[in-house]
Amino acid sequence: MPQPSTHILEGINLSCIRDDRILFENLSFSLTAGQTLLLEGKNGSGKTSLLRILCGFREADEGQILWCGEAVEDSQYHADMAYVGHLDGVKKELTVLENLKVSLALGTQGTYSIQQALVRVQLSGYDDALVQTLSAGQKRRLSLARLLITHNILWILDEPFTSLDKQGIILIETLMTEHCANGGMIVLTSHHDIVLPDVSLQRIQLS
Ligand SMILES: Nc1ncnc2c1ncn2[C@@H]1O[C@H](COP(=O)(O)OP(=O)(O)OP(=O)(O)O)[C@@H](O)[C@H]1O
Repeated sequence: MPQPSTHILEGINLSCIRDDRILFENLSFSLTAGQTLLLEGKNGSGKTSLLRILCGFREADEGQILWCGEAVEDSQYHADMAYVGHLDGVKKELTVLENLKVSLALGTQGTYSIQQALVRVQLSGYDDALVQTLSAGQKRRLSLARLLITHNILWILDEPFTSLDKQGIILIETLMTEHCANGGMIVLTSHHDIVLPDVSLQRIQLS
């Protein structure tokens, strides 16, 4: 019988200062398997800055991030985490298939094969299309396929609904619900009001 996931992400007393402006300070949270953390706040309030700190792209000015009780740098954190930012993390000079093969080579095989993921995100038939020829919404769908083909416990998503049509929004809400039901966890920013009735949702409001 599979053991329940015991993964836990903790932010402890995090602070971020930009150009002498305090974006947030003493910010703490604790996220366990199956949960989603939604960062809310107006433009410029620091949501992306917090995500970038969680990804390790920059350090917090104060505070600590723990993964399963250990400092992230001493843990499996970066192998367990996947980030989809504004730029989708795809190489525009490569084809759809080549991009997914690169992602797979850099990660651990997830539950979906490349072809299964392309069907799921409604990009089947686009294998040989250069990414630069895809629409913005299709690029976003490709970035979702990356999440499906590799095994990652923590998804960090910056405005994942951007450019998606109504079906795309439903798709990502479904994928997020499934990820959490399978013991995954998600931290995201969104200006879109998300509907995840079966997910334990925490919110942090940045001002
Ligand atoms: N590299 C940087 N150097 C200096 N200031 C920065 C840098 N990146 C962001 N900032 C500033 O930090 C503040 C917060 O930016 P951030 O991108 O985290 O906001 P956000 O809440 O994600 O905004 P939005 O909703 O518009 O995406 C802004 O005032 C921004 O100008």
